[in-house]
Amino acid sequence: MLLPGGESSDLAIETHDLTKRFGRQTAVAGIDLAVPRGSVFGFLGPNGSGKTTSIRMMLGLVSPSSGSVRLLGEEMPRRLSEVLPRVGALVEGPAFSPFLSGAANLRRFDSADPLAPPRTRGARVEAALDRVGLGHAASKKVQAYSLGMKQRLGLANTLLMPRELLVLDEPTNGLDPQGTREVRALIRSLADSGTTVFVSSHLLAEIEQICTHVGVMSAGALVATGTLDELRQVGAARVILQTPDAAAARRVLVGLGLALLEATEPDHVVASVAEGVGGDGDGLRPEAIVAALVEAGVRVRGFSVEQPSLEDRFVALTGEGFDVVQ
Ligand SMILES: Nc1ncnc2c1ncn2[C@@H]1O[C@H](COP(=O)(O)OP(=O)(O)OP(=O)(O)O)[C@@H](O)[C@H]1O
Repeated sequence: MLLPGGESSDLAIETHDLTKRFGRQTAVAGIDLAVPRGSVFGFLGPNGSGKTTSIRMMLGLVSPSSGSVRLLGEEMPRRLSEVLPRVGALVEGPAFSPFLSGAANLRRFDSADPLAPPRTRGARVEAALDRVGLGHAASKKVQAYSLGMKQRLGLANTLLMPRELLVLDEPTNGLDPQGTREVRALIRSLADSGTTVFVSSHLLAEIEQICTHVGVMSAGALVATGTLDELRQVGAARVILQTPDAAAARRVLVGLGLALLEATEPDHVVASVAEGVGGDGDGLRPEAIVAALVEAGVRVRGFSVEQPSLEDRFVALTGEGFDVVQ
């Protein structure tokens, strides 16, 4: 479906050249994001790479220095009041009153929503608390909540009403492993019910486990974006060959266009190939490499192809390691 502006409405979030400068610092440098409806989109990047600033611009919490945002097909911030009721957002934790219980806090937020029917408020609050595993702490004052419980209360707040899009900034921050697993399961179940989820994280493992799509931020720029599978396929695979004829093997591999890498064993030859090894596409197939070696009289004792891991890929893109343990 095409909107009047000619934009496709199958994107839940769309940004063009979105930029934010703070004084002389560029926090977000012209990002073009396309978040398909129905996706779980992981917005991955090290701390300080510009994720929160991007999210704040998307939600109209801070104005861009330049560029544009469309949320659920609507131009932001011009259509803010129409769009925001369809979006649940968890950004830097909502301002809960510490002296009220979790349930009372949610009732307050719910009563501020003009679309939320007052008659069903109690049931709505109870269901949202149950969904994030806080049913037992509903009547406890928020000042007695742990950081993880406050984070879950923030999530419950986004779930009070059905939403087409959820925007979650580091939703597992402060959660213990059990809480983290529960939030992941919750995100999956929301996605199964058709909600688009945009979730930021600095944890690769988190994104890998729950997301269908990913955008990688580094120093304010969007350095890669696509489905998880697309990102996995990009990058140089390594061919590892064991042979007593290393010199001849090197000549064959170079002749096939592979780049030689340092090998740790004397009878090993290691080379990288930009794309296509191991795939069924037009790229160089492993059997073609082995055939060329054999034809040249190289005795092949061992042969393997290693695809780069997603972690290798992200480290190459951002120049930083990610915390992959969770
Ligand atoms: N209000 C502000 N004034 C000045 N600089 C800011 C402001 N907000 C963010 N920045 C800077 O912009 C850069 C990007 O910050 P941002 O919070 O968007 O990154 P992030 O990827 O969300 O990281 P984190 O996970 O640590 O919040 C940082 O260098 C930060 O110091």
